[in-house]
This record gives sequence, C-alpha cells and structure tokens, in this order.
Amino acid sequence: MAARDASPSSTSSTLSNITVQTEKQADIRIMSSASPSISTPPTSLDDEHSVLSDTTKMEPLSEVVDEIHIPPGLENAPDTPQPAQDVTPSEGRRAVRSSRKSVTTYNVQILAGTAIHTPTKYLEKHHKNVVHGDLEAAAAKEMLTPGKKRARQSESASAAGDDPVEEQLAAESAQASRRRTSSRVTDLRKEALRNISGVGQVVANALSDGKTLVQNSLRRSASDSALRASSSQRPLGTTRGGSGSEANEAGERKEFLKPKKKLWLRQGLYVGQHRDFDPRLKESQNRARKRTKRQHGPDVLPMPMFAAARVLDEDPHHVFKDFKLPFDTYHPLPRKVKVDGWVKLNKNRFIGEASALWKRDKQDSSQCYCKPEDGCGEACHNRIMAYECDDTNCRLGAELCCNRPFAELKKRAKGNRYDYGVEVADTPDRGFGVRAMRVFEPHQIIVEYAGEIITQAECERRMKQVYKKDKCYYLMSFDNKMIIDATRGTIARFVNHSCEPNCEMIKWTVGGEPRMALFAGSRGIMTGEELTYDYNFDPFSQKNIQICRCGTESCRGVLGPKPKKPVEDKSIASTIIAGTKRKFQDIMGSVRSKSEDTPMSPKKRKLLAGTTAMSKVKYAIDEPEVARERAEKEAAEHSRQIASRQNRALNRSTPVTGSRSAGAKYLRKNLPSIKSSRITTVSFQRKVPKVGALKAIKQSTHARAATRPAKTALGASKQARSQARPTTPKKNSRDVESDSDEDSVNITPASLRSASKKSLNASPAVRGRLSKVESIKSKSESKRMSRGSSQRTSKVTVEDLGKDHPARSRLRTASGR
Ligand SMILES: C[S@@+](CC[C@H](N)C(=O)[O-])C[C@H]1O[C@@H](n2cnc3c(N)ncnc32)[C@H](O)[C@@H]1O
Repeated sequence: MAARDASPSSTSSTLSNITVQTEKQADIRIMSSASPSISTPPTSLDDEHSVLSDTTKMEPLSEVVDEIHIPPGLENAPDTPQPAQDVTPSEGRRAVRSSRKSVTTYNVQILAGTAIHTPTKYLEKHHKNVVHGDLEAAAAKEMLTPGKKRARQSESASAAGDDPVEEQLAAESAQASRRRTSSRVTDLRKEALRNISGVGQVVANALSDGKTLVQNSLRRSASDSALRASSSQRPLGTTRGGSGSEANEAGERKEFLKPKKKLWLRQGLYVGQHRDFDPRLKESQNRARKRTKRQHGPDVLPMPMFAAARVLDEDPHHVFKDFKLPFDTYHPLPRKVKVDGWVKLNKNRFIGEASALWKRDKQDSSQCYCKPEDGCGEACHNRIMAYECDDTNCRLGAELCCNRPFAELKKRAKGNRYDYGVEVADTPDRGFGVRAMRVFEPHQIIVEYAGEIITQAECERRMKQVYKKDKCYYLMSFDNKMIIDATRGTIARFVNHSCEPNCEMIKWTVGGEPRMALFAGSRGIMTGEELTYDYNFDPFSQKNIQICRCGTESCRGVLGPKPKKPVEDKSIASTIIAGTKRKFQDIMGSVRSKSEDTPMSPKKRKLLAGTTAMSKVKYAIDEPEVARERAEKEAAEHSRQIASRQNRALNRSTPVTGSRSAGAKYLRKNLPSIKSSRITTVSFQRKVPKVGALKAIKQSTHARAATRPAKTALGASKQARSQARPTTPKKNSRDVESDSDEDSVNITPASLRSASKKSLNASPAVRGRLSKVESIKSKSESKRMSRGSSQRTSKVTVEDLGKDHPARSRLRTASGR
C-alpha cells in the first residue's frame, strides 16, 4: 500500500526522500499515511546496506487501489479489495516504526552526496516517504536516460533489475559519490534537487495515471464478470497479452519510454570559421597557444577589416597602392582619445553683451522659388546665398527640399556615432585632429563649428586673463565682428589646417542667424580620412608663424594666409581678356621678358612695342642683364608683398582687436607676450570677380549696356552661384582690395588705348598689325555680347537680382568689404 501526501507540499516532499516499501508492510503503511512520516539518514550498517539493497519488490497496484479509491456503492462488492480494517492508526504508527528495518529507505541527500551540507531543519521539514509500486516503475523507466541506463548496468549489477527507481537512484548515487570529491557542492545539490523533483513529478503523473487505470479497471470489472474474476487474482496494472486495451496501453507506454535521441547542431553561425580559442583549455593555456601561433603567423587569412586597418596604419610610402575601404567594411580603430579640458557644447551660446549686439544686427532674409522638380538644387537662391531653407523661406517641404544642411545635421546627431561620423584622433605631429568615420558626399555638411560667441572686448579680456598661459586658442572670427570661442565648443575645433584641404569652413544663415560649419570639399570624404580646411591663418607677426605640417605637395610651409591667387584662379573677366591679349601679342609679335612669363608673377605685363629682329638680338645680348634685373625686381616685389601683408595683418579687424587701430595697438603691445597663439582667423566672403576686373569690364561694355538683353533671375542666380558659391575660406576684404591692386588685370581698354597711341609712332608694319588688333578686339567683344559672357553677368547678376534681393546686397558687401 502506498500513501502519499496529497497536500501542495507533497511534490516538494519527494525532493528529499523516497522510501520504497516492501509488500509486507503495505497494510500497516496505509495507516502511517495519516501521520507525517519520518525518515532519517541511514545510521546503521543495515541502513547503509539498504542504499543499494536489491530486496525491494514491486508493490502490487491492486493494493493501491484498495487503499485509495473504492467507488461508492462498491465497498461491499465481493471482488472489491477491502482495506485492512483491523489496524488502528496508533498501531499503524507503531508498525511503521517497528518495521523500519525492513523498509528500504533512500535518502536522496545521501545519494546525492549533499546530506552533509544540508541544514537539518531543511531535512526535517521536507523529507517524506513515497512508496513505489508499478506506477513508480513506470515513472522511473520514463526518467531513465540511455546514459543512466548504462550507469545502472555497469554499477549495479547486483541491484534488482526489476526496480527502475531503485536503479536510477543507485546510478545517481554512484554518480554523486564520484562527484562528491569535487568542490562544487552547491551545484550538485541543485542538480540532485532537480533530478528528484523530476522523479517526483513523474511519480505524481504516474500515480494520476494509475488512478485512471484503476477507475477504468473498476468500470470494466463492473461490466465484465470474467475480467472481474481475473482481476481479483491478478494485480492491476500487470500487463497480459489477452487484453487488447492493456496491450495498447503497454504499447503506448513502450513508445513513451523510448529514449529520445539527442540531435546535435552540425551547422550554424560559426561554421567553417576557425578560432584561436579552444574551450577545452584554460584561459592561460589559450593565451599561451595564441602567443605561439602568432610567432608562426596566422594559418588563416585575417578578416578583411582588420587587414585594411593595418594597411591604413602603415607608412603610406611603403604601401604600394593607396587603398581605402568603403564605410560598411572599414571599422575605424576603437581607439578612444580623451581630451582634457574640452567642454563640449553642441550649439552656439551667446556670452555677455554678444547676445544684445547680435539681435541688433539680424541677418537679411532670403526666399527661394524652387519647384518640386528642382528640389532646391544648384539653382536655389537660398543655397546660392548660403541660406538654409525652412518653412518660412521655401515652399517645398522638408521631403522635397535638399537645402537644409543644418536640419540634416540635427537628425544625424540623434543617430549613432557612425551617423554622426566624426571622431577626435591623435595625429603624429599636429596634436589632435578629426577623422571621418563615414563617407561624406561632396559639399555635404560634416560638423558645425559652434562655441561661445563673444564680443571682441570679451575676447581681449579672455586672452589677457583666462588664456594667458594657454598655448592653443580656438578662436575664429565670425559674423558681426563677433568671435566664436570654441574652447568650449564642438569637435570642429580640433580640425587641423591643410594647404590642400578636403573640407571648407563656411558660414550659413539658418533661421535668420549665422552659423558656421565644416562642409566636405568637392572630392567628398572617405572613411578614415583626416578632415582639414585652410585656416587662412593670420599669424599677426613673424614671431607667431608656425611651421605647417600638412605634408601636401603645395604646402606653403607655414600656417599663414593664403597666397595670391594664381592666374587660373583669376576672375572670369580677366581670363576672357587674357585671350584677347594673347591674340593681340601674337599679332604684335611682341617678345615679353621671361620674367613676365612666370605664372605667379604679380607684375603687370607691359606691352613691348618692338618685335623686330634687331630688338630680338638686343634682348639676346642683354639677357644676363635682363636676368639680373628680373631677379632684383622679383626680390623687391617679394619684400613689398611681405610688407603689405604685415600691414594688412595689423590693420585687419581680428579677434583680438577692438577696432582696427585699437587692435593694431593691442597687438603691438601684446605680441611679445602672445608667443604661440593658435588663432584660427577665417573670414568668410563670397568669391567675386576682382574689383579691377569688374571695372575693366564695365568700361569696355559700357557703350553696349543699353542693348544688352535682360537677364532672367534664374540665369543671374546661376551665375551668382558660380561666383558666390561659398568655397574655401576667403581672405579678408582688404585682401581682396589689395589683390586687385597688386594683381591688376593684365589688359584693360586703357592699356589697349595707350598701345594704339604708341602705335602711331610705330612703323607701317606695326600700324597694320595694330589695326588688326583693333578689329580682333571689336570681334571678341561682339562675341562676348552674343554669348552673354560671365564678365557681363557678374555685374548684371548683382543688379538683376532686384533691389531687395539679398544676393545683391551680399555680393556687394562681399566685394566692398
Ligand atoms: C584649432 S587647433 C587644431 C587642433 C589642435 N591640433 C589640437 O590639438 O587641439 C589649431 C592648432 O593646431 C596646430 N595645427 C593645425 N594644423 C596644423 C598643421 N597643418 N601643421 C602644424 N600644426 C597644425 C597648430 O598648432 C594650430 O595652432
């Protein structure tokens, strides 16, 4: 007979102890179920022996039936098994005690090797007796895995093969005793508890199955007398081939008990990949293995991304081929640079009086009239004027308009660091720099140059007091005579200078306020590239000149202002006139001095009248003298340029000056104390034709101005864009003016006139040529007229934009500054 605590704690009770009872004590134990059963760890040799005892026999299931379920009305049926009526509860209890010796008791904690470590109160509270029978056998069978079966076969040859629970427990005990030596006591305990809970669960299931079985049998016995007769002799639950349903049940059970085959995953995420790591080895052994492997070289190819990083890090002179990976393959090195003393600001912050002064000088407004198909592209007025489109100045929505760079930047900042796309990196010789972590398209916005916007007075104060001992300043001249101090500012402050930059620092007007940002140059930016722009650095004094380490071919050698523009950079007007000039000279057969051929020569090219053989001979004879003269002239010109540059620097409105004169005074006074100031002064002006050039064009085209066809606003704006497109930082307006003085246009109508006058005194041959020149000149002018040359457009653009158009005012401001 088996008694089982049906209370909720009964399941857990099986976790501690399982007691297997013999047939003899079955009837006595019915009563024992009434009181809480007690089990103790084996204390005698008998008990020890009982752990692996094979004397246990299976409990006939019919007794279980007798004890538990006797359907109402069947109590007095002749075939119904009767509970033992003659045993009183007290006797039962006594009987349990007296019969303990013969009860095979399995203390699971002992079996699992955890009894020593289990608190006594735990044992007292939880251990319960569970009586096994056929149902338990079924349960145990279910629990037996192939491994356990093997363990059972090998280790308990002497154990009774009939009792699977016992066998399982014996196997577990053997396992546990093997593991006992290990120090992982807690794990073992957990494992044992898990196992036992599993057994308990199965036993519970089996009992409920048994209950069903009994009920079915009783039902059958009530309807089938033959079966009833046999059932009284044969214990329920024993299978016999005669009964179809029983055979089915046996078949089902067999199927149920069929061991499951473990399926191993053979393919997966890491299939085919080799790792240096061997999980069977210790970490130190793995490390040692890796070290030895490295000496021999890797036996598998490295991942492309790491290989690429290695190549990129190598000295470019030793790498046979330039090589850059696209962003999705390349992963910038996860080297984080920590910058001390950098307080990060994400947007401009006005300091002190700057705010009030700023409001007073609000920016002009701009309006674009783009159609959806244009999408605010190259022809967009706002774009030309470096105004960001928004809902107030653009009719296209955010989806169609692609002239909203700062809005794009804002969105990007919300993404991850690769969306943001820039990081501070160490450079070998220029301190920190900024590196791209993604690809940027040509002219795409990269990062805003933001910081504290201060007045010049505040800047002076900071220079004297706060940054007195600093070696590095992050000051940039901004709009409205203000200064951006990016000591607290965005990452853009770390962008270094290059004489061949890949980026441009440009001022835009966003929502009526000027903002400065770094934009990709016309080549775009690849991942891993260092970002640079031309500082157009004004050192104020020779003492402050720093050596440039940009390493480009056209490096100017020092961090200084941009050089005078070369010939090819001159205005379109001068380029056109240059064509005329060439023809003119061809006809004249003039021989220019070689010094004039020098492309960078800023001197005016003077027309030489004589082109005869005599003159050629004369020049040939005089060549050494010409060379000497040329050298002298060049030296004089060079010193003049340096002097004028220094004058400009002193007079220029700079971050450290209150006014031009005050600034000059301040600098004169303070320069010795400001030894290595890093003042990034960049003034941002539109590219405009040289003042002189415009003048020349105006004069030459004045007479025909009335007949000129009116320009459309679009054409005008296009031209304005080509002229006014914000590119690299421009020189101060004074530079523009002085440029026009120094690099005056090579040929003007006035020079042509003087040449004609001279020609009057020339020989008939020369006069003939001059008349040809006149005719070519008029032809070329008429050509210019017919194709609406840019020389004319550059002026017309300004005027045709309309009185109130911001383009007009800005272009004027730019050229007038
Ligand atoms: C605005 S900071 C740029 C960030 C700076 N590298 C840093 O570590 O903070 C400007 C200073 O960087 C250095 N620098 C930038 N570009 C340079 C170049 N091409 N060659 C030498 N020094 C450069 C100069 O000292 C300059 O004054």
